[in-house]
Amino acid sequence: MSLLSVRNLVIDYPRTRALDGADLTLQPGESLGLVGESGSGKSTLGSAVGRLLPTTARRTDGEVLVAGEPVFELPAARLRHLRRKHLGFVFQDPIASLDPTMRVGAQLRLVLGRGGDVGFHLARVRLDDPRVPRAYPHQLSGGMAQRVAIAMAMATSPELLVADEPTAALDSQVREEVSNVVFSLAAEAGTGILWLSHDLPAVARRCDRVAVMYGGRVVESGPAREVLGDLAHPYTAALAGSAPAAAAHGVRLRPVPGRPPVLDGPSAGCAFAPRCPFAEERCEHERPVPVRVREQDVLCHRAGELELRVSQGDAVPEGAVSEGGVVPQDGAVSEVKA
Ligand SMILES: Nc1ncnc2c1ncn2[C@@H]1O[C@H](COP(=O)(O)OP(=O)(O)OP(=O)(O)O)[C@@H](O)[C@H]1O
Repeated sequence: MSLLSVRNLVIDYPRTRALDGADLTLQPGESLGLVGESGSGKSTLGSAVGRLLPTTARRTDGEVLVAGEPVFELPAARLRHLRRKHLGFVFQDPIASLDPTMRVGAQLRLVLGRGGDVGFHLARVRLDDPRVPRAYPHQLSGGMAQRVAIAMAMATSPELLVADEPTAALDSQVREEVSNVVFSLAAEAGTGILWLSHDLPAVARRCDRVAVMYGGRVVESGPAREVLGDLAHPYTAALAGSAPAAAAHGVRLRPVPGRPPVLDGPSAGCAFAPRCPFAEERCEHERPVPVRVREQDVLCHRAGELELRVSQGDAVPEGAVSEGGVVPQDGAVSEVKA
């Protein structure tokens, strides 16, 4: 049985459709990186896993199963039990996720219960300084506060940790250390990770599998090595071309041309079609269904037909980016052969 199964999930906020039929599975102990541009629906999906959506959000269709339990159907007591026993959450802003009025040790003790060893759990996230348990959250650096939040989320050895860009607000050195802590604790405890991020190469380096979101749907998922190594979806290729690792020294990063969609209802066709250099007429009108390409599940009418590549030579020289930051559609992505 999958640890997490998201099926055709549709979530609406007033005037905005955040998820437009998202599908995702995660197996026990597996790490899955969920990547996409801002607004693609990552946080909404991550919050939906624990039914932690804002009160203005409405589930219009679909379901979320955690360890086989239908999260949106559960009565309040069962939902609380599921969250406590099976799920852990870490968010981007650690200070906001800790109680500013309580010392760190006291907060951790609340999670651990009587007899819990605060020092042990802080040492596991490499916070050995004896002053830490007596500190208030605002007295800690961002990296230290995030380690405390991780210690709290991992204290019960959850089956699934949802990490919503936990390193985005940290500087690069600390980012690596905090990521190391999460992945090594999760490996020790056999915890599955759903890691939400903008950073495709970083996710591909750390996670077993990658899922790429666009316009509220997962447009490609598969083993990390394959998704980046054997490009199958034009959006994944565009995202890979816009990533820091793809840019040579002194060359400006190429943004994905055009703007991501803001949906107010179901997308009529492929949401990426207006930005896709390979779009055909049917892409505008027919919603793609998942097809298997090698080891990936891909939502693209032309999946399997395109062979895509991204090369450093395609990056845009300084000054070639237009005023709006949008590059004309000559594409960082190119087709090797049709
Ligand atoms: N509380 C809310 N009320 C109304 N609309 C919202 C709310 N939260 C998110 N949205 C909208 O839903 C869509 C998906 O947003 P979401 O935050 O899930 O995407 P994201 O990929 O996590 O973006 P980011 O990386 O910027 O956090 C966006 O269009 C966003 O503006």
